[in-house]
Amino acid sequence: MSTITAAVAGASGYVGGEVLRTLLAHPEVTIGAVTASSNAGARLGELQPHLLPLADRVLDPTDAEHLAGHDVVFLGLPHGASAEVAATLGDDVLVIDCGADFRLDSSDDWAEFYGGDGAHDWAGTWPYGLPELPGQREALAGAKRVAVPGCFPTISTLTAMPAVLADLVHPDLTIVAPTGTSGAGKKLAPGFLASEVMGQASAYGVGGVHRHTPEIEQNLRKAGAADPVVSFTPILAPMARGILATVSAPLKDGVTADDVRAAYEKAYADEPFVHVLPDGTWPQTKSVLGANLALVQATVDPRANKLVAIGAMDNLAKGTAGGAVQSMNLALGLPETTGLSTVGTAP
Ligand SMILES: NC(=O)C1=CN([C@@H]2O[C@H](COP(=O)(O)OP(=O)(O)OC[C@H]3O[C@@H](n4cnc5c(N)ncnc54)[C@H](OP(=O)(O)O)[C@@H]3O)[C@@H](O)[C@H]2O)C=CC1
Ligand SMILES: CC(=O)N[C@@H](CCC(=O)OP(=O)(O)O)C(=O)O
Repeated sequence: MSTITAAVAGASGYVGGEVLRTLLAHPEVTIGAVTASSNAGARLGELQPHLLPLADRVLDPTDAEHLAGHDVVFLGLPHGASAEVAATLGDDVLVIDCGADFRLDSSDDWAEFYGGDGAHDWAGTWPYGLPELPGQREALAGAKRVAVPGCFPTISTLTAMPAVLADLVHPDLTIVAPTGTSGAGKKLAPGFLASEVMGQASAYGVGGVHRHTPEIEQNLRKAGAADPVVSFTPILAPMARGILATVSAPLKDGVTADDVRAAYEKAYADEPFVHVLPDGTWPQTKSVLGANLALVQATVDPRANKLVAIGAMDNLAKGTAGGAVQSMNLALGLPETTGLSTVGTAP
C-alpha cells in the first residue's frame, strides 16, 4: 500500500514528466498535486501523453496552497523559481530540487557562472543528491532538503571519481560530453528546432564558461582531489536523451591499465546504479535510456600518458529524476533501490 504522497512542481516540463514516470513505478508513493506555470489549467494528458495513468489530471498553479499537504515535493523549475517556491514549503516536508539553486557551496562560483541579478541570487547548499559521492548517503539520510545534481556533473563525476579516489591521476581533467536536446528543457528556441539539430553536432559553452564546471570541481574535491581543475565542453547531439562523457587526465607515475581497471571495479562493486562494463566494452547512450543507470569504462592511453574514462547516462533518468527518487528513498529511510530500474529501452 502506498503511504507517501508526492507533489510534482513543473509537471509540464521534461524533468517533471520524468519524475512522474519514475514515481508511477514506485510502490510506496501516491502522486498528489501536479503543478505548472503557463500551462496551469491544462490536462496533463495533452502535455505528457506517455503518462496515461495521469492523463486526466489537471495542472494546478505552482504555489504554496497547491503544494501543501504532501510528504515530498519535487521541483522541476527554472533556476531561481525553485528557491522562491522552496521558501514557502514547511520544514517538515521533504523538498527535492532538480534545479541548480542549492547545489553550489560557493557564492562566488554562483555569481561567476549563474550571475547575480537579485531574483537568481545564490541560495545556499542542501544535501547533494549524488549518493555515490563520498559522504552523501550519510548527508541524505533523514534530510528534508535535497539538491539534485546537474546532469553533466552526475556523469562526469561518476566517470572520473574512481581514478581520483585511488589517486591515479593529477586532477587536471578534460571532459567532453555530447548530450541530447532534452537537457535544454521544453522551451521553444531556434537552436533546438529539429532542422537545426538533426544531422549535426555542435559544441556550446566552450572555453570554461559552462555552469556545470564549478559543480564538477566541487564534487571532485568531495572525492578527495586537492585543487581540481576541469575543462568542460558540452556538445549538442541529434538525440532526445543521453550523455556520453569522455574524461581524460594525466596519469601519475607508473599507473597501468590494470591499476585503472582495479580502481573502477573496486569503487563500484557495491553500487546498484553504476556499472563498470567488461574490459574493452565501451558505454553507449542507447543502453541506458530510461534507466537509473550509469555505465562506465576506463583505460590508459600510454602514448599520451593519460587516463581515458567514458560514461553513459540518460540525462533525465539517472541524470535527474532517477537520482532524485534514489535520494528520496535515502531521505525517507526506504531501501535505496525502491521503485528504480536499471533496465533501459533500446534501440
Ligand atoms: N532537462 C534536463 O535534462 C535537466 C534539467 N534540470 C533542471 O530541472 C529544471 C527543469 O528543467 P526541464 O524540465 O528540462 O525544463 P522545462 O522547460 O521542460 O520545464 C520547466 C517547468 O517549469 C515551469 N516553469 C517555467 N517558468 C516557471 C516559473 N517562473 N515559475 C514556476 N514554474 C515555472 C514550466 O511550466 P509551464 O510549462 O507551465 O510554463 C515547466 O513545468 C531546471 O532547473 C533544469 O535546469 C536538471 C537536470 C537535467
Ligand atoms: C542541451 C542543454 O542545454 N543541456 C543543459 C543541461 C542542463 C542540466 O541538465 O542541468 P541544470 O540546468 O539543472 O544545471 C545545459 O547544457 O545547460
